[in-house]
Amino acid sequence: MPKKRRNQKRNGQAERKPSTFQDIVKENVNFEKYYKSQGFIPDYQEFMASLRQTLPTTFRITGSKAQAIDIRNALKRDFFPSLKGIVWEDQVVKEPEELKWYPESLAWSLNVGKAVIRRSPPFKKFQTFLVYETEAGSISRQEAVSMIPPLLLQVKSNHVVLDMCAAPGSKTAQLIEALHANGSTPTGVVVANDSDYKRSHLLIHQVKRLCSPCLMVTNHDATQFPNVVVNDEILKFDRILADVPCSGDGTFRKNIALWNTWGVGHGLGLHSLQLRILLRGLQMLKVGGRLVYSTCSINPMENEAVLAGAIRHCGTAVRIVDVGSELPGLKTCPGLTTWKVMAHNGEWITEPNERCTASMFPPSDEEIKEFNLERCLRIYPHLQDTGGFFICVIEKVAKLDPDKRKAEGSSEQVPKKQKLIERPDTPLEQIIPSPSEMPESPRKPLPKHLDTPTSQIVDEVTQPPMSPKKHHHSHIKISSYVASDVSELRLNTPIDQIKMTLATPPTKPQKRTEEDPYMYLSHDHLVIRQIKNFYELDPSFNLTNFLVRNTMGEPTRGMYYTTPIIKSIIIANVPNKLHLVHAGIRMFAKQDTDATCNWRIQDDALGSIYDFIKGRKVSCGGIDLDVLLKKAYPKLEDLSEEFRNQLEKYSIGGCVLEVDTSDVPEYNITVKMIFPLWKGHASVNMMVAKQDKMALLMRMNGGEIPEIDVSVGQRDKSADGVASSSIMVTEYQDTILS
Ligand SMILES: C[S@@+](CC[C@H](N)C(=O)[O-])C[C@H]1O[C@@H](n2cnc3c(N)ncnc32)[C@H](O)[C@@H]1O
Repeated sequence: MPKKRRNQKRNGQAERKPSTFQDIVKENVNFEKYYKSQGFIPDYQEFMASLRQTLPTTFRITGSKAQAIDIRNALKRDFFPSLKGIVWEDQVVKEPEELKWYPESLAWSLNVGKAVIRRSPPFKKFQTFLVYETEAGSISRQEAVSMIPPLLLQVKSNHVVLDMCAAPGSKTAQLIEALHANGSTPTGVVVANDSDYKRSHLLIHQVKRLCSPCLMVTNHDATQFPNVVVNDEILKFDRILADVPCSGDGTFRKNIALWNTWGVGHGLGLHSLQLRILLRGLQMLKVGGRLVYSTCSINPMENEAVLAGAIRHCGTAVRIVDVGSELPGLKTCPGLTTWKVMAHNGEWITEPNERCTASMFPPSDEEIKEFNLERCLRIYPHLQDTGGFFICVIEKVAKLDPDKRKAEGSSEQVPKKQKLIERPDTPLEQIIPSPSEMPESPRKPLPKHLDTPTSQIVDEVTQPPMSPKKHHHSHIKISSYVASDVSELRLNTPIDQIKMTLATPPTKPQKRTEEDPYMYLSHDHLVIRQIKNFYELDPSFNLTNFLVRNTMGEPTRGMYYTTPIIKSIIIANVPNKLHLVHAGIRMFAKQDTDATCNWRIQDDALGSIYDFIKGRKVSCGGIDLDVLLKKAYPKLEDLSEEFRNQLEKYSIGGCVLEVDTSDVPEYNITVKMIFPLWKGHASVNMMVAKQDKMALLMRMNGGEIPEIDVSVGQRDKSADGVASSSIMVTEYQDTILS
């Protein structure tokens, strides 16, 4: 077969190779033909004009609620007033706007050019603050519309949640935050899955900053997600997010290459995969549970047609929930009850053919009344200056029953063999042909941009490539990713970087790296007894949930901790059924010192064990905190007498530091903070990552970059081996200056 010529016509227009994204002409004849003739987009000209505008940058304040509110207040108090009324090149610059529908004013939109950010001092200061808080994991850049599905899932702390297509994890992060929202360690779990092994590791790095012991990451094709067994029963999920791979045609504003590549075949080709993922999700959903289906596409093939297909299979066991009033202030359009089907050749068709299945066509009049497709939410870019998006919330009201629809006389159309039954191991191939059997299925992996919302393409570009080394997932330090996060938040990711990703050839099926085993330790293990006695752990703390990740099953360098539900899942399903790539948090790390107990608590895990620690607790105020943050290894005499007296009671080793900064009201920190501290013979060291220290210092100083004392740094031998997380003063300054 002759090779396609480069400039061959495709999608109704000459395909050209632009040298930069600026060269891309924001036109696509076939896209216009498709959507204009469909006629369902209100104010069509405004819609098209909006698609050609750059997308504003949006971000969320993350983490525990009390701290998030402190950060929000710092933004409102120390930054936003100075961003009001700034004039740049004779134009008043837009100040940050709150996303009205996002709870507690914790999400914001910023629509400012990079020239303003670089050259206007108040914006530059604001941006530096965002960069440091992002490094510390307290702020997350995320597309506004992508924040909606997790909110509508209404996750509670006891929920068992599955995120079926989770990478790179922005929505998983929200699900974890919701699980932790009430402050105590949740009894529930978030299982975040992605079929792409490399992307599942990307997710781990993104979400690790949240330090949750309630996260598991798995690597499966969601259409064949295995039945997870717990206590001899198949686990059903209270909440499921199916944020499925899609054509991404709601992302034209960010993914500019789509103007050149959009074709009607993309949506048609994904329909079957999306339907199969949704059906598997509904099989695994608990009765009474909620599933949110979402795409960043506005194409009915990938949205209402998928929903209608699923309801046809499940009958009255599932229903679309009316969530119109759940996020007040969010502007949406109702889901479609009818649409036109365009075949691959660009012709409108009214009957299925060998390449377009019956499920792609709109429902019958009778089905329209039953399905309530109008309850789906459509978001178009011009409604509130966002990307395009589609969301549907489904509730499972009864077990899936193959005869239910027939019994209720609601449909004669669904062939019996196509009905989805409750037995969760029913292979979906029996119900829907697998993508490889479907005409126009993605026979080869889709180009990256087709399953990757643009925000994530940028993430991917800016993240250093993952090397699939052993131990990689569990030991990699988030700090090695700092540079990428910084560039992400500089709001001006170079266009050539984005282009690089889009030009990346489709990924080949990836090999999984063999995972280290998950070996739980006996509660009676010598090291556990030592830790228990040293930190005086409360007897109510469950000592059976510690694990190590080596074949010897012995604690050598680190000990991990999972919640009990994760332990039950791992014991019954890993490695035979479930391909687990991450679970739990690293709670203790071994030090090479002469302390009685050489195991120090990790900052990331302190929140999960703090309530149970009864010994080795010390406390200080804002003045001592300032010293601990600015100096590496401050000597005991550098600290207040009161604080020093507490420290002198203890032998060398790990301690827990409680901080209340109310002695320095200008720090404006209302939340009480806890940190791991290492007490040496003559000095102390706060065991916190340097980016976290820097973010905290900036927050305490009203966003100003504080002076750091470069004269100290004399290392105390008894604190040897703990140097990695101390402040490297010169590094700070390099970061600040760069
Ligand atoms: C739209 S993205 C998900 C974005 C993610 N929910 C977030 O908010 O960061 C779709 C994801 O689905 C994954 N994917 C594609 N096919 C899949 C399948 N059959 N099973 C599971 N995941 C799949 C892709 O690797 C991609 O990461």
